[in-house]
Amino acid sequence: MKQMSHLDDDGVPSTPGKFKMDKSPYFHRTRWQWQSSSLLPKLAFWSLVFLAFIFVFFYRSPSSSDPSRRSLRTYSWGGPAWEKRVRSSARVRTRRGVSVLVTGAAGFVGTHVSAALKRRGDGVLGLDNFNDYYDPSLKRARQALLERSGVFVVEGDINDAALLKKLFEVVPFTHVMHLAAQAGVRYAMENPSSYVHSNIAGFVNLLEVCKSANPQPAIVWASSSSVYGLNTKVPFSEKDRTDQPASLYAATKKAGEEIAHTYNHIYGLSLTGLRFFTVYGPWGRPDMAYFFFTRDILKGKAISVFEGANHGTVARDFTYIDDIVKGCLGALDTAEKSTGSGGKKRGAAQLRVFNLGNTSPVPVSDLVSILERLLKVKAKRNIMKLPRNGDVQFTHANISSAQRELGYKPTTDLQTGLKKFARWYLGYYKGGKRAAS
Ligand SMILES: O=C(O)[C@H]1O[C@H](OP(=O)(O)OP(=O)(O)OC[C@H]2O[C@@H](n3ccc(=O)[nH]c3=O)[C@H](O)[C@@H]2O)[C@H](O)[C@@H](O)[C@@H]1O
Repeated sequence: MKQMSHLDDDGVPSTPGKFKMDKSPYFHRTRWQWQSSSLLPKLAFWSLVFLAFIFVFFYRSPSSSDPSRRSLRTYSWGGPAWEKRVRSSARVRTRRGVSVLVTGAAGFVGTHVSAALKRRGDGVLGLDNFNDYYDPSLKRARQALLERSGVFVVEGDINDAALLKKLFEVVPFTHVMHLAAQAGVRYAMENPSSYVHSNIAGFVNLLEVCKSANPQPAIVWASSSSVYGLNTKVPFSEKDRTDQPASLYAATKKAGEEIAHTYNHIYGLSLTGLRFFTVYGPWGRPDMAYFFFTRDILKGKAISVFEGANHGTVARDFTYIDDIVKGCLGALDTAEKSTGSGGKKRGAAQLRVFNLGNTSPVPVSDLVSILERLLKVKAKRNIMKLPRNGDVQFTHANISSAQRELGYKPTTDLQTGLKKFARWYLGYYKGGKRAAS
């Protein structure tokens, strides 16, 4: 298994793509009987006002308050040239290689995993809806990086059953690496339905298509350390209770684990859930603290550093992206085949869940001190009591199960990993040419 660290320093130009929008399905033409021709200008005027209203309402309103807006977007796919690209991207180039559909391929983890798979000769096809939860130009830049290494990222949504079916018709994927999700713990209070839409409805839609595929793929997917919720027993082991989620995000990931059980039980799908612990690194997510702390420290803007009751430490088991990639590849490589075919179970199938963490929690205040040293700028810290926003005070992974079964062994400490992140960040946003939003 090769290490994936080649994305670290790549300063890739942003290539904003074009969203292809079909005509709004909400607009139906109606036939009118004209009483008099003088009505025409009035009607034209009010039609324009109506259309402007529709446009402003559906396309300009912030997505944070209207998750359905995202599903209004339609994507163009299909046709011989498109199918050729799909086939070529998914073509296996080594004797023992696998063909993997990676959902969320333009996301942080998705990009790194896709590049690593491609590098070792596996067939990889990406899928991503390029939504605007965070700056889509960063997703486009990641896409450009993948395209250069031969990975085609299809633009589409995991809720689009017709698209997923088409993909399985064109390529008999052996594996699905399912990383598409609505991420972020705190945002769930702002936009709860986007979590249900992606993490529950989207996951079920994907599983429905996978269970009917022939052959059925083995599925590895991203759960989250947040499922441990209010659990206080540390380090967190897969055997610990996960029935007290502290955020809706955590609840949807936990629901995903239960849904995985169902599809494994009924249809014989091979399913492996990976509980990621606060993954960070180059090409990371701007909604995560280490990323926006970096941006704000460089701008001289104050940052809010949370602490627990009675000045209690808030800490995370921060895990570096290259370690996570190795865990993902280990999970794919050890995944057994699904046992069903054409929607029918033929025998018991593998069902697994693993912690992928770093096993050494670091206080958030230490994270800030490391960033100060790396950026050579003093942070303006606002120490705040941990808000009641879904955040838990502490995470710490027990990884013995992943170690034993996946050969997972993280090797990057926070200082080393943040150094790589800072180098990438400064290169990517150099001279303020790109706005770090
Ligand atoms: O491990 C996980 O399961 C989760 O890790 C992260 O969630 P989180 O650990 O909350 O990561 P951040 O949002 O980057 O927060 C890191 C730490 O900084 C703290 N924080 C965050 C924001 C802020 O303004 N100030 C602050 O002190 C948080 O309380 C937390 O302790 C990801 O955002 C989730 O998608 C992922 O599932």
